[in-house]
Amino acid sequence: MVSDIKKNRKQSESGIWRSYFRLMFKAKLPWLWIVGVTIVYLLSATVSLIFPDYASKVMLGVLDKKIVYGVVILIVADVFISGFVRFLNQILIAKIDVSYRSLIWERLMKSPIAFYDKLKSTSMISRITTDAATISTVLGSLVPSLAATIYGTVGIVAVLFTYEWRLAVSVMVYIPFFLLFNFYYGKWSYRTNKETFNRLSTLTQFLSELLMSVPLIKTFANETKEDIRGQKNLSYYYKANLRRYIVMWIENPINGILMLAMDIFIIAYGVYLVRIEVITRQEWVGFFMYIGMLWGLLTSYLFMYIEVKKSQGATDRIAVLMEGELEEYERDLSIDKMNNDITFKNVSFAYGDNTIFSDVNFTIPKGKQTAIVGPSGGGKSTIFALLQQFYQPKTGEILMGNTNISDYHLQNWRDLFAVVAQDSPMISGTFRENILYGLNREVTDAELKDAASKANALEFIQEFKGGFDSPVGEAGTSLSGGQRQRLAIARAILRNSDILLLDEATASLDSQSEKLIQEALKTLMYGRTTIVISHDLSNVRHADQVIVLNGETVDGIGTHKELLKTNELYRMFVQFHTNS
Ligand SMILES: Nc1ncnc2c1ncn2[C@@H]1O[C@H](COP(=O)(O)OP(=O)(O)OP(=O)(O)O)[C@@H](O)[C@H]1O
Repeated sequence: MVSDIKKNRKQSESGIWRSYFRLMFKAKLPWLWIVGVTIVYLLSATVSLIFPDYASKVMLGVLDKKIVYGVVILIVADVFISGFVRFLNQILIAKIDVSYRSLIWERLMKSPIAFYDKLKSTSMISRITTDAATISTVLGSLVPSLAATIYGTVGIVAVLFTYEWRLAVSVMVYIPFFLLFNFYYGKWSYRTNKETFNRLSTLTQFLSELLMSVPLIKTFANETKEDIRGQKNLSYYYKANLRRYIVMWIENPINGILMLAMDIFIIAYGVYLVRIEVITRQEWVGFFMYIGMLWGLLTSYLFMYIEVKKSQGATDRIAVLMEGELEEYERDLSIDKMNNDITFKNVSFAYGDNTIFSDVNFTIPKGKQTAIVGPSGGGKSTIFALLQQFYQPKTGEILMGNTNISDYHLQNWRDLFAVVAQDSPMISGTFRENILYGLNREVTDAELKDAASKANALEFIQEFKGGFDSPVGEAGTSLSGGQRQRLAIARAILRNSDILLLDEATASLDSQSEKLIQEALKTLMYGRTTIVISHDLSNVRHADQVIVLNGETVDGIGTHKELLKTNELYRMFVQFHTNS
């Protein structure tokens, strides 16, 4: 068990480098900038490398002009170059950041709906915001500063050997211990950081769910229970944070003691070498200054290691996003009209392990009205999803005429449909923007007004001061369900698509509005292929054909009259809805 946990941890920790390399080549990174910033970093490291040699001479009273000017020039150059390098680095990070965000954005837009079924929207938001920022900061600073740190370390070690090889060797012997401690410390620190991050993300998720469920909590007077749940999550986060601070604190004294021990040894040995005149005082001061720089560089390896480890969660999450399959839009056949009947031929479908249909066969005739009825959860909306190719059948085919619908250009195909659903989605714009959403043509004010009027939406839109240009609130939240539905109908009228999908389209309306909208829908449905999901008998009775779904199969197909005679399930449906 313990060995399994260790194995998994090892695998996940080694995965980080793979994820990093993959991510580096997935986004269009500004390589020229990376090279440019690295060169300036190396220049800055070179100035730092030369400085102790000059400074040690000045400190020991060597005041000849060349040396003094040299020190002044190096100090000025260091100030300017290190300031410049920070500035360039920020620009580089911003460039990397934007290229990752746009890559993630593109992936999110082109990922199939099945991808979203597995993800929570809060975690997707954090992918674009915090995860992208974490990766770009680490990548943007890591590549140039790692190059400069390696260059600086090699340079210092070389200089130390030119001063006094015995001193240099004693330092080299010490370095592995220092690195080993810091390597294990880095891993430890990573784990505590990860725990804190996980606790924080649980807390954030809990909070966002809580905010969305306030009416539910209030209705069931569940405030106390939710408060206790929140306090518990807060306390987990607090404890994880406390552990993280303790681990962070431990690093300082231990590394401090390690460095102090080394400094004491070097001072004692150095003083001894000066005494027996193996090295000069100036060499000794220079040597000591270089050692100080070396510790600084070794600490920055630790810092970089911790930063990379800290970003592992973000890297893994983005890597998963990059690996998912995208929807394939460009396909061989283009289409702008429904040119034949649509047939479900031996179609089976499952959401993961949850089988919804097995071996289903039916035809949706062109230009006719089809109603789908069946028990709740029987798969009616799933048929709409399959028709629009949000999902692909597990087996079997969906054909238009003899052509598999998956051969058609995906955007062309989806343009054939207009959907009005019970919970019609809105965007956070104006009425105008919502009605025109997804339309690729110019629409005149008169046309817009006419569509709104046919959808029985004009009256309530005009009650707003700004008319069509009034905002609908965040995602239409300030509208009633019925108002949202009427906007969706206006949208469908303007879209004028060949196939109309109505998913409980009149379910949120009062009887007065429903009557008016039924009229509007009738005009909209006329001569158009329409598929209706409805519990309302009046929407089903007049359909050219009714498909009765029952669990995993089609229980019956026919007209209302035929099914009343032949199908028990349909008779029950009619009976239930006549009595209710
Ligand atoms: N995205 C999804 N991921 C996993 N399971 C899903 C998903 N969408 C629907 N399901 C499941 O598939 C089954 C069929 O759902 P569907 O919405 O197609 O039924 P329905 O007949 O339209 O139901 P209702 O009449 O209640 O709207 C249900 O058990 C549902 O829980």
